[in-house]
Amino acid sequence: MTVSPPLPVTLPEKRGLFYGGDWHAAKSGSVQECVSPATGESFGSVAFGQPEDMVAAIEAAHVAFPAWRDTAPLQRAGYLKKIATVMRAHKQELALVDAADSGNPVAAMLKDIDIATGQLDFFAGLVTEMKGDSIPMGPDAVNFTVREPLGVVGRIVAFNHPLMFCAGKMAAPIAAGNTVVIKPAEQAPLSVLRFLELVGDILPPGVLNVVHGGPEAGAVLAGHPLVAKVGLIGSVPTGRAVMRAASDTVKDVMLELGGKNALIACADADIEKTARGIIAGMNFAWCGQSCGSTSRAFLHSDIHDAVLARVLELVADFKPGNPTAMSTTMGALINARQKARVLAYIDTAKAEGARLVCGGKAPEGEGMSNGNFVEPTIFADVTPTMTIAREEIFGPLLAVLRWDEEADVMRQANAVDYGLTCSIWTRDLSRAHRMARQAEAGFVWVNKSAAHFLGAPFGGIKQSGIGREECIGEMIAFTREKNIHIALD
Ligand SMILES: NC(=O)c1ccc[n+]([C@@H]2O[C@H](COP(=O)([O-])OP(=O)(O)OC[C@H]3O[C@@H](n4cnc5c(N)ncnc54)[C@H](O)[C@@H]3O)[C@@H](O)[C@H]2O)c1
Repeated sequence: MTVSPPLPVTLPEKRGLFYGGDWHAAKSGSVQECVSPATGESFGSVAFGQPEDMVAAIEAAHVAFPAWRDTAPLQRAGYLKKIATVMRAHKQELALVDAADSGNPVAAMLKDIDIATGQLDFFAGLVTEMKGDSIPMGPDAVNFTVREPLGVVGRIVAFNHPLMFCAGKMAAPIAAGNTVVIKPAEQAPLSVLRFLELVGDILPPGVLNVVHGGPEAGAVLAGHPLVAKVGLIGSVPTGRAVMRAASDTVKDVMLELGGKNALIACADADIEKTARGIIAGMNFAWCGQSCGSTSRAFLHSDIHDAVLARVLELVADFKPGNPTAMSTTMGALINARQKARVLAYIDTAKAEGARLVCGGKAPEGEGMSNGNFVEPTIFADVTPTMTIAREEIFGPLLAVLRWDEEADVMRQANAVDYGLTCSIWTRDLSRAHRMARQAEAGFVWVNKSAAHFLGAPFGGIKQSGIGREECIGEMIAFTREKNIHIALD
């Protein structure tokens, strides 16, 4: 394959916190340096919000709320569509900043822009679906419900899709008439800043506010009395912390948390399609850093060797490289800590007796030494009690397990506290339905993996979260129902 050169990146000039329609330095003067996960080069520093900055942003969102709530729904939709249009016009530029700062390949980040703009348009199209009901009361009264926005909504997001999570997750609450404060992930803030340079003045001041910062700033957002609801995309421990902080003011939460997802291939599954599904399900392009990654592949004994052999051929397409080159198929992990964590899991897997069949180390060669690169790694002969079969690694590490009895594999697949996704491969329709029903997961694919479908509810059960996103339910979840009873004379 021809390797293309890295493309030039337009970094944002504005490096502040964005709230109340304006840019601000952190009140304490706090800044954070941004470093390329792939090359180690510095991209300069950005303002790093502290609790007092978060409070100022929440107050700005609170001030802006009444006017935004009273803006006609179709007018609100118009603003969101305009943001999507500007994003599309700057698609490659935005994807390149995202790639440089997050380490994910630019080809994948281009798709992230498509997903985010799709979500903006989708929720813009749903504004008139914020409907109530009427309840029959006989001739002497009219009784009906209306749906109202909640007020200020906080959204705290993870680092793996920095811009997609910022632009996509503001759409539903803003469409519903809420004002929003976003706390992006501290690891990769630059694409969001460039996005705000481009679209920050489209919405009225205070409707969209973004405070870059760490867990302390996030904790303020979760606990503040002026925030009506908080959504988190993050890990299970952070989900627990956000729920605890939200409980002080009895606020609702929406939690999209981690996963240790199972892919189950039955004896009758198509070998080629299953192997491709396993590769797609691992999201190797962004180093497996995806909540939905099917990082446990349960292969039936009858097809185990054939599927694994094909997976090992296909995985060769993923070679770590500079994320800003269009030909790069796999990027770098977000930081050195995450790289060390993945390498430690590889050591643990070896020590516990798993058989390394691919990768297993940081790659060597030109351009590799300063980046957080790890080869796509696959272990076979993994058993359900091994650490890599139980813990979310959030890295390019696939555990392959063997099975014979359907009841056993379902029990093993369900034997984790997570319950986000599950992918089942079979040509038997009855078996597919049976296994899909038994899977303890909020999102189940049959003969498919990895894909999300706008309109189809995505979210977890068990400790993978609360709430459903990417569907009308996400917007409705940012509204509340009010009943009005009118007695007629
Ligand atoms: N279910 C999903 O849709 C989804 C999508 C992407 C990532 N994730 C999950 O996210 C995790 C990886 O991301 P991460 O390592 O950045 O997660 P993380 O939980 O460490 O951080 C996520 C966000 O929460 C903030 N945060 C951390 N502690 C906080 C606290 N006490 N109060 C408020 N905010 C706090 C962080 O600053 C960050 O913005 C994985 O577990 C992954 O599965 C889930």
